[in-house]
Amino acid sequence: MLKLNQVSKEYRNGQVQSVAVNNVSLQINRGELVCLTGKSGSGKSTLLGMLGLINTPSSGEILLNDQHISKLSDSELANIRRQHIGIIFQQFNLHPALTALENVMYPLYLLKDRQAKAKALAALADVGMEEFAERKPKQMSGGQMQRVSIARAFAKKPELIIADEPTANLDSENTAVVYQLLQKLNQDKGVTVVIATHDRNFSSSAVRTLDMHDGQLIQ
Ligand SMILES: Nc1ncnc2c1ncn2[C@@H]1O[C@H](COP(=O)(O)OP(=O)(O)OP(=O)(O)O)[C@@H](O)[C@H]1O
Repeated sequence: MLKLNQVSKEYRNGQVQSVAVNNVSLQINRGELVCLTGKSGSGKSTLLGMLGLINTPSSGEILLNDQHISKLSDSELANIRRQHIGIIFQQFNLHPALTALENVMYPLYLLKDRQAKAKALAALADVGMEEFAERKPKQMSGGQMQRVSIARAFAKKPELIIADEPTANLDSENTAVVYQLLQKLNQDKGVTVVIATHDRNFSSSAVRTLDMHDGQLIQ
């Protein structure tokens, strides 16, 4: 589904140039559950951003379903992200003024989906949060917010979910719940899931672990 050929990403701050991802080649197959591990600063978020078509590489090529993404315009890329990619953030990134239900409906609303409400309610039920539909983020715990953000990422039935340190702000109990939910989405619904995590407990039970060091994958 996703193929990276010799992909690098460099950042330049004034005169200083740093290589965050260095010549990575990688294939992610449909239905895989992939864990990206590595020390802070090793390049996980940058690589994840490129897999989610948020960052563009400085060099190399990325193919999504055999399509070269460098040939697509920004609006075509945005359309692909909107329809096919769900993103889960470390800080949840729920809109504070919207209820849980409205937050989950929002991506469906952008897709002009007429069944946005029914689909959002179903997604909230999938993560055990239907009773919290009318709550705003500040009325929920971190674990509850992350469950809502998983529902938001999943409600549109994306092909790919990427999660950047989704449990970094959670205790061990909620960490386990979040991992179970992501595994369930992968196993029961066939969504391809790529997670950046420091948590080696989860990485060992995942189907495939990729270790990063200094911008490169350690084989
Ligand atoms: N926007 C940016 N501008 C300049 N340098 C950046 C930028 N984003 C990341 N970097 C640098 O790229 C390298 C990789 O960063 P990245 O965030 O991808 O690592 P990470 O493994 O996800 O780290 P963490 O686990 O701490 O989130 C780091 O050296 C970082 O300082």
